[in-house]
Amino acid sequence: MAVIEMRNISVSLDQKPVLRSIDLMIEQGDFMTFLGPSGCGKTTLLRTIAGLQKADTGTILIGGREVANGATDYHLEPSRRGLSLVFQSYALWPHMTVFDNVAFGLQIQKKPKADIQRRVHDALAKMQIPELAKKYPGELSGGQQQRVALARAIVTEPDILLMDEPLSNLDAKLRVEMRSELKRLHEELKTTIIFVTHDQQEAMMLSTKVAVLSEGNIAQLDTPRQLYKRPQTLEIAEFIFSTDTHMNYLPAEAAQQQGDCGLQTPIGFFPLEGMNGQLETGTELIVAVKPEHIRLYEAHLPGSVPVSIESIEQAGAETLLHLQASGTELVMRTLDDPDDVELGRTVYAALRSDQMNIYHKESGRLLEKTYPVQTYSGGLAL
Ligand SMILES: Nc1ncnc2c1ncn2[C@@H]1O[C@H](COP(=O)(O)OP(=O)(O)OP(=O)(O)O)[C@@H](O)[C@H]1O
Repeated sequence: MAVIEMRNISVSLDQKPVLRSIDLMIEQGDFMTFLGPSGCGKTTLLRTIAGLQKADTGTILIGGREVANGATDYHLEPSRRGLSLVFQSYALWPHMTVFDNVAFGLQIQKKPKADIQRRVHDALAKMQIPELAKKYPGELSGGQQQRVALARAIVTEPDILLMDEPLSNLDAKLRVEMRSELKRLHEELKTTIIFVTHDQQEAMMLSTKVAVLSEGNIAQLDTPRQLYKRPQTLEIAEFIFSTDTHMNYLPAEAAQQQGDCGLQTPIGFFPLEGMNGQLETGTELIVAVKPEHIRLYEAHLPGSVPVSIESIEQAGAETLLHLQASGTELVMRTLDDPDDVELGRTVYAALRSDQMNIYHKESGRLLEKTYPVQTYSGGLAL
């Protein structure tokens, strides 16, 4: 059974639709991330689950119990929904020690003192900050405050933890550290986590499922792996890969060559098996090829295209090669040692057609199937 069930949830703010008829199931133990550009409705969706925002239409069930119903105007108050929240601003009480900040929720629940002592120490230990118990928030770094906020959120052992950009105030190094902490915490506690971020990498690394939001709709709900492999629209692909400026997008047309159906692109023709009759000749398409799905060979192979190597970019362990193919620039990524690469030399590039994503140019939608023809094999040129 889903722990959270949302049906037909709509919210307007200042008469502007912000969430449009959202249906979403969140299962026990999910790490569900709401991902999308600024203003797409992520925070509003989280706030609606928490009960900080009323839904205009639809129902929300948490653990099988109705907590919101737009039709009957029923709205269970946030504190009675059995959720724990962590927001971007950690809102620790400055006049209280770390211990008291973390203990607060348990004190409200009137737990026995010894129980509170044990649970606060456990929570601080889980966040690896037991030594901070007697400090005040003003004496802590941003990262330490963030850990205290998380300790406060987990100390009541909530079934469901909601987090809105909880890592956004941290510097790059701490952010990466806290991501690992969060992942560990999720694995250890098996809590259902709902997480808001606009950071693709963060979403990919942490989540079991990602809901990509676009203008108040869920554009795609998938595992991180599937989202990476098969973004369902060009818009989603462009968002998911917006920080990877090396994604290759090639204009293409459905075409026939010597009886074969395929893709006519500026760098050549790619036959696609099984495409017969699926697409009208001349249909305009966009082909997305990931830089890791291009390989180079010394000699021409069927389906490979001649390219010259224009420049080399060393990016840590991986190398990016900028290639020129009949006036089109392609970028490829390799882990191979670039020392032997000769600039300006002509080699042959093979694109993994079974990994290409082909989109209708007009609708931006991914074609249902891509059609493996040849995957590369044989010796690498590098
Ligand atoms: N209280 C409000 N009154 C009116 N409009 C609002 C209010 N809160 C949010 N909005 C609008 O609703 C839309 C969605 O906002 P929301 O904060 O949910 O987006 P978001 O995806 O979380 O964005 P961000 O990543 O920038 O926080 C935005 O266009 C925003 O301007």
